[in-house]
Parts: sequence; structure tokens; C-alpha cells
Amino acid sequence: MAMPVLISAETVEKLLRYGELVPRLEVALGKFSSGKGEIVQPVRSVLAIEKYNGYLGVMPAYSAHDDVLATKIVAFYQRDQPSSIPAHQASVLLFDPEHGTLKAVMDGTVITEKRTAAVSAIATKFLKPVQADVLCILGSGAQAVSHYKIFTEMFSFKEVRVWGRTKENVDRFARTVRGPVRVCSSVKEAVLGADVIVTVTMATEPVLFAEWVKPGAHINAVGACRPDWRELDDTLMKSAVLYVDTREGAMKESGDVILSGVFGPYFCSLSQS
Ligand SMILES: NC(=O)C1=CN([C@@H]2O[C@H](COP(=O)(O)OP(=O)(O)OC[C@H]3O[C@@H](n4cnc5c(N)ncnc54)[C@H](O)[C@@H]3O)[C@@H](O)[C@H]2O)C=CC1
Ligand SMILES: O=C([O-])C1=[NH+]CCC1
Repeated sequence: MAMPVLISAETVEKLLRYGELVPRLEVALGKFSSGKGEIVQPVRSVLAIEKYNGYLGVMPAYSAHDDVLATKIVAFYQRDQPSSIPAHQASVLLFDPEHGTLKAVMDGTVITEKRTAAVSAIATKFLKPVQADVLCILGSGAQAVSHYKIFTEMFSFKEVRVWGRTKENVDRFARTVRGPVRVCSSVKEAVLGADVIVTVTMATEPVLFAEWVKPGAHINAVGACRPDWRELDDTLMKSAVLYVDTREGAMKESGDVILSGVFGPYFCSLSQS
């Protein structure tokens, strides 16, 4: 049997362009949310690697229409100390759906960085205020960088602000993106007056509080992806209109949804948890 093709991070980085990724993801999200079963993607299984403060998630998906069967496997770690190894590492396995033969193994780390930012950008396109001048990014890791890149490519913000937990991380962020950015020394300074906010921290307690958020602002709440992690406070969660990819996923994984106790008539299916 032929060996599966190996596709490296460098190749994915080169081939996966936001210009192609965004329209394809937009179609996929529409199909996923249609409820017609065109894309089958059960809520992922996540195993805790307690000894190392990490998690391993298995994320299978199948589209009969596109004849695609794949799974992403992602490992992610909470760290107190900086490391040269990324906190999130992923691989994507692609199978022949008819027989289950493994066809390709590709780097999923770059895919994760780009896909997540692209989904936030799609949600922002539909949900941001008409006049959106100020973008605020809370967090300064890999997702902060990918969100900066696509948000500055797709939208015309007059100002981009970033806040990070440590100066070292924020300096690395500023060096990596190389574009204009205002580095803020507090979350409040970064958030006041922002029209679009992205939360991409690994915080386990709220960092974003309702009292600082401009009425009508759109928030992409990305980071609190464990049932006991938080980024947004209860008041903000209760006063917001929520859009998620699936109710099931949000109820199983989103600490902001689960711990704030919001799950009511405003809950619609559209973007990400
Ligand atoms: N919803 C989704 O589909 C996805 C969610 N994520 C989540 O997004 C978040 C960011 O991911 P990456 O940028 O890849 O991680 P990263 O490790 O590269 O960056 C995380 C950033 O959060 C900061 N941080 C850690 N603890 C913090 C705390 N208590 N308060 C404030 N900041 C804190 C770190 O200093 C770092 O700058 C993670 O929580 C990750 O699990 C990542 C990929 C997909
Ligand atoms: O979808 C993903 O790759 C992840 N979600 C939470 C951490 C990584």
C-alpha cells in the first residue's frame, strides 16, 4: 500500500492562503450550521494529560458531499514558563472515505492558527458594528499573531491594540507582526472604546469585564476552551447576544458559557465557541 503523503508546516504555511481559506470556511460553516447533516463533526473527545498540565483532543469530521474524511489531533499545554515548543501542536490525518486508507498526514499547527483566526474574521464580518475603527487583541501568543494578520488583511481598522500578560510575549508579538500596533499596559486600556475585541489568552479567570466594553462591540471569545477556563466575566456573558458553532460543543467545552450559566433564548448557531 502506498505510504501517506507528508505535508510539512512550511508547505501548509505556503499553500494555505487566507484568500482561499475564508470563502471555503464560510461555506463549511454554513453547511455545518444548516442542521442537514452535510458535515458530520461530533464534539471532540479531550483527554487530560494531568502530569504535564496538558490535553489531547481528537476531532474527526466527515463530508459525504465533498467526499472528505479527516481528523485533527491536537495537544495543548498550560505553561507558566516560556518555551520554544509551541503550546499547541496539531496534526491532520486525511483518509480515503471509501476504505479508510490513510492518504495524508499534514501539519495541523499552522492550520489551527489560520483556521481559528479565519473563523473569527468570518464571524466579525457578519457581526461587527458598521463603523469599526478600533481592534483590540487580548493575548499575545500564536493566535494573537494569526488574528492580527487576517484582521488587518480583511478589515480597515484605524488602530490595533494588544495586551499581553508579559512584556516578553508582547514584544515578541510586536516583532512578529511587524505592522502598526499600540501595546497597552492593561486590559482596560486596550479595551476602552474598542469596536472589535479578540480574546486569545489561556486565562482560567475572567480578564475581560463588561464595564470596559463599548455597547455594540463585537467580541470573538476564543481562548476559554475548557469547561473550567474563563476569559469573560458573568455580567458580560449575561448582557451579550451569543453566537456559537454548536450548542453541544459550547455546553461541553466553553467555560464562559457553562460557568456564567447563560443558555437561553438568545442562543443561536453561527460562529465559534
Ligand atoms: N476556540 C478555538 O477553536 C481555539 C482556541 N484556542 C485557544 O486560544 C488560546 C490562545 O491560543 P494560542 O495563542 O495558540 O496559545 P499561546 O500559548 O501561543 O498564547 C497564549 C497566551 O495567553 C497568555 N496567558 C496564559 N495564561 C494567561 C492568563 N492567566 N491571563 C492572561 N494571559 C494568559 C500567554 O502568556 C500567551 O501570550 C488558548 O486558550 C487556546 O487553547 C486555540 C486554538 C483554537
Ligand atoms: O481547535 C483547536 O485546535 C483547539 N481548541 C482548543 C485548543 C486547541
